[in-house]
Amino acid sequence: MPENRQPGDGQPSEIQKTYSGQSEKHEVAVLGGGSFGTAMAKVLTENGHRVHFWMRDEAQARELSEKGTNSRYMPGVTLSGDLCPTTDFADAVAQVDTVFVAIPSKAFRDVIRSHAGAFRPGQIVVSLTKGIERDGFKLMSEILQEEIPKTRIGVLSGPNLAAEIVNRELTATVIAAKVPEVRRTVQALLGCEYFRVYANVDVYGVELAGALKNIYAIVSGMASALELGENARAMLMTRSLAEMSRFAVSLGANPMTFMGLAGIGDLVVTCTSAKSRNYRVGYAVGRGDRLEDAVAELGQVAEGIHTLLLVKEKAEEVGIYMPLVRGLYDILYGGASIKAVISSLMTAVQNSDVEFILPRTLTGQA
Ligand SMILES: NC(=O)C1=CN([C@@H]2O[C@H](COP(=O)(O)OP(=O)(O)OC[C@H]3O[C@@H](n4cnc5c(N)ncnc54)[C@H](OP(=O)(O)O)[C@@H]3O)[C@@H](O)[C@H]2O)C=CC1
Ligand SMILES: O=C(CO)COP(=O)(O)O
Repeated sequence: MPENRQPGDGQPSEIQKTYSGQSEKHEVAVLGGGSFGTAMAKVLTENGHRVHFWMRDEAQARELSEKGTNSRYMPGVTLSGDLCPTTDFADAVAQVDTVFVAIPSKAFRDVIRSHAGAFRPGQIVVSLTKGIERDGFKLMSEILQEEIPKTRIGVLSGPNLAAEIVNRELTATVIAAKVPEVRRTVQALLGCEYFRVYANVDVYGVELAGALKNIYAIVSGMASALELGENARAMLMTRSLAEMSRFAVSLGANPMTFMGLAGIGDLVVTCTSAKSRNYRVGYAVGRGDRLEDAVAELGQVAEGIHTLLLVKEKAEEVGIYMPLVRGLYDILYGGASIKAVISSLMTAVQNSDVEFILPRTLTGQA
């Protein structure tokens, strides 16, 4: 059987049998009342499902119940359909077969651990979070595996700007899970005329790609602020892809994942769009703002700032060459000037282009 096929693939699930534009109604939960939780709750209610939408803020839950709006994170957007906003975690999770988690990585384990007893064995739990935990360099699916091991775990990642999804702009994403039923269920729950869900079995690669691209979105935002030009943008994005896949493959990811939506797809959208919060932080720093001010002005999570620290440490530990990560780290945390970092990157040893085909250095000593 080819590597990407799993036993049971090709068999329609119970949900999928009824899905052709409109699936049967299901009860699902979305955890986290920020931009992405709101976007996913909107897709799910529009697909006809009852959505138990958990957030910690009473006032926000009340506003969603009364007006269908989340003015703090998604101004101008109204949710309708069968939406049940709540601050009662156990109540939200008890009634559903599938749970989507959109909690920033810094709070992810605490939230899941403190409510671990609310989950049922066999429940499907899908992380939407694109970050890494500091202790042990853990991805969110690994945290789920540790905290609620009896659930069936998946990861959703791809070029998915929440601000576009809420306007029903055409979007595709990737569900990665080892268990075929998890992939099929998520495809059936979320898939609709404006949202396509592709499947992958490389959970680690899909998840790591989503976290890593945030770093390069910051770099790209900085390059835009400095008006480095279109050639520079192409160079940065291509070398970012080389760097992130080199790192991920050394940790066990499948290199082909980086050719897909969760890899190049997400890298392109976040490196080119001012709708990306990571890009916006990079842009602000590039025009001269302090990092702290850029983050404060954003008022939302920009995961790449923390991911950068962890990836720089990990790359040094495992001996992976990551000049863009190193350069951004020096700028954001080491006080280096952007000009000096660019100069050192441009005058470094000239390596081979696609290192999976040729060794990294072509100068004879590789
Ligand atoms: N926005 C996007 O376009 C996309 C985001 N993602 C990923 O989704 C994840 C969530 O991001 P996003 O929704 O955009 O972030 P936002 O900054 O928009 O919102 C963060 C949300 O998390 C909540 N939160 C933070 N800490 C806790 C906690 N300890 N307990 C409960 N809730 C908490 C916040 O609640 P409160 O307001 O009460 O602080 C808020 O509702 C990130 O990893 C991001 O990378 C993935 C794809 C697209
Ligand atoms: O992951 C995203 C789009 O796919 C959102 O990126 P930001 O977190 O930078 O807004």
